[in-house]
Amino acid sequence: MASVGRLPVDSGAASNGAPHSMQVRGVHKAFGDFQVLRGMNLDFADNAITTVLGPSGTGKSVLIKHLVGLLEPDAGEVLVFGKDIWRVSEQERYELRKRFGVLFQDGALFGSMNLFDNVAFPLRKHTNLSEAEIAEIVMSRLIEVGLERSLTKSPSEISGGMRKRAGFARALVMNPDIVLFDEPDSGLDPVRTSLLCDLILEMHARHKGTYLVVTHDIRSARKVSDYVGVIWQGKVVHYGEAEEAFASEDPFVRQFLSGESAGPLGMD
Ligand SMILES: Nc1ncnc2c1ncn2[C@@H]1O[C@H](COP(=O)(O)OP(=O)(O)OP(=O)(O)O)[C@@H](O)[C@H]1O
Repeated sequence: MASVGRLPVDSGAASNGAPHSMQVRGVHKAFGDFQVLRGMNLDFADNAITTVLGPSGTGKSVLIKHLVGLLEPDAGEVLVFGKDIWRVSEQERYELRKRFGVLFQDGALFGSMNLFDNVAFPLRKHTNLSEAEIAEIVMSRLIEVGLERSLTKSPSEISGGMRKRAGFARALVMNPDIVLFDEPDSGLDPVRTSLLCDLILEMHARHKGTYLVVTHDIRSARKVSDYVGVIWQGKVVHYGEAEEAFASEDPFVRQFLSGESAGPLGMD
């Protein structure tokens, strides 16, 4: 069993006394007999980029679904700004969800809408802004991700990298406090992955907020992370500053972060 790095759970409040933006406390989740999350604990660093790495099938996407309230834990708590999202009213959970932006693997764009309408969708659904105000916001987000000349294109007419950037523009359109990225680099070549990482850094520097990037890609993690969490068999086995994680002497963390085949991590 891999050893535990710096323990990821603290008093529950940031240094200024405000509740942390996201915390998972003792979260268990099973599908049938298969236990995916097995007592997961993690206090995400506020206003920083945390990367969560872990082998395939270890529960990274399941973690994201818990954070946005798409899955309910069998046990444990998911706290968003100090509120347990399953112990608040439906209305309050809905309000908390609006503080998230999520970039799903393929951008999760609506195939029947052009890029402008895709990015405008959350504003039309959740706000009373006028079409002129919406257009101003949407255009500024599309410019930021370099897609202002493709606004009338449909998702099927653009590349995978452009779809991710459009998904990113949509994730940011409501000015979220928290942005979650589910394997933003999947399906991208190394150059486009690197460009997307630059964009993540640039957007974080501009808009601030708590970012969580779930990935397998160690190079992306090295590039964007302030903090790194490593999960294995449904638990956080290491959490700490990126520099410290990449210098870790722990055999599991070292094997995973260096991508070596020799070490405690096997095929099962
Ligand atoms: N709704 C579901 N019903 C049944 N099993 C599920 C469900 N969602 C996830 N699982 C299972 O939970 C395990 C963890 O899945 P998850 O997608 O979180 O892995 P992951 O760490 O994101 O993997 P990868 O890096 O390969 O995407 C997998 O074995 C998956 O098959």
